[in-house]
Amino acid sequence: MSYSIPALSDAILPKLQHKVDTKTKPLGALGLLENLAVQIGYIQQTLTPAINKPHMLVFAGDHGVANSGVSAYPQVVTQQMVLNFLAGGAAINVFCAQHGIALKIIDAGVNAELAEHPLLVNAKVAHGTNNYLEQAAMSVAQCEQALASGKVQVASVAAQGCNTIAFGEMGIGNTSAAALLMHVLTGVPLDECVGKGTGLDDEGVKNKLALLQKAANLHSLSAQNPMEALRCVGGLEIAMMVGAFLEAARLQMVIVVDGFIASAAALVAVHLCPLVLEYCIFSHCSDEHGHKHMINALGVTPLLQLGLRLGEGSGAAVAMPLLQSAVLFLNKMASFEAAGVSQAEGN
Ligand SMILES: Cc1cc2ncn([C@H]3O[C@H](COP(=O)(O)O)[C@@H](O)[C@H]3O)c2cc1C
Ligand SMILES: O=C(O)c1cccnc1
Repeated sequence: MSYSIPALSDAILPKLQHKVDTKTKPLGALGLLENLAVQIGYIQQTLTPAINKPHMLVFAGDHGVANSGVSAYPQVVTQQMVLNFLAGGAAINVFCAQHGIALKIIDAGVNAELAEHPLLVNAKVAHGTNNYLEQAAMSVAQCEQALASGKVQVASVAAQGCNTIAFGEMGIGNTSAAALLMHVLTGVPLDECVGKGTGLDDEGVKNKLALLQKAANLHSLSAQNPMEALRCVGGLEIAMMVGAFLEAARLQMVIVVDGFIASAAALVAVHLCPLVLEYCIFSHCSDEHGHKHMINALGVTPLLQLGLRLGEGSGAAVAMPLLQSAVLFLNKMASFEAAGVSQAEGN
């Protein structure tokens, strides 16, 4: 399948690196901010990149498996937290407000009827997924609908002039879906993919692993068929995020990837179209056990390591000012030549 994602031209890379290297600082002294500036310039194919109207889309969906013993919290917390997002009381509200990030909450499949609200987009595909311990989480039609809807959400904010986007999620049980997708797509053993999520104890993690092993055995999953893996053990909010990643890359947007669950959605998108990875900036390494292995499998370097294990897009939101710093130093810092500062001997 073709996703019409533009292959970026490498021709600009040496020019961007030269611009970074001739700023008034020791070579490489701005560390990962330098890589970030180059990546943003590369995505936008310009020596003067900009972060315009950054948006955070939080996708919410319920999981049929949620009350089977895979999470420390009950399924109803998904809808309760969505109401908290709409009331402005969650971590993601606070960080988006702090950093001037426009926030939208997308109901991909919450198990409740939600009243209209200015922050809420009703894109409900179903009242949650089926329990993948018994059957596929989604029908083919549901999975396709979720993907298509994720694309629409991104296209609508891009049309408003947004060129930088982050995705968050809410869905009790979704570290389980993410762990299964990671296991299937990367081949990392399941016990390295499974973690405590919202806070299971050691016994709880063991039980979660045993349940997820059953799910992995029940379905015919392979890295060669990422869409089928997504349909069988994914979630509606994860499928919508996959569509969102594909569309954001197609529209040549800068994509900020949050923690374990958002990375699992990115992983599916990358398996569908490897070019997606070029557009992704990984905000942080989550404390969820599997995330460091997922980051390794993707071969990427996250910006932060703060011990976060929340989701919602919170890590991506706190990383957004780093993107601003990267483009600002590239655009505004003086070069050695302009400032009349002597370069290192031999340069
Ligand atoms: C109050 C609360 C707020 C949250 N915000 C995000 N998550 C996070 O926890 C869930 C995944 O963990 P698990 O797979 O263990 O259920 C997701 O909803 C995720 O976004 C939350 C979880 C809770 C309890
Ligand atoms: O890293 C995440 O996205 C995460 C970790 C634990 C629970 N919820 C989300």
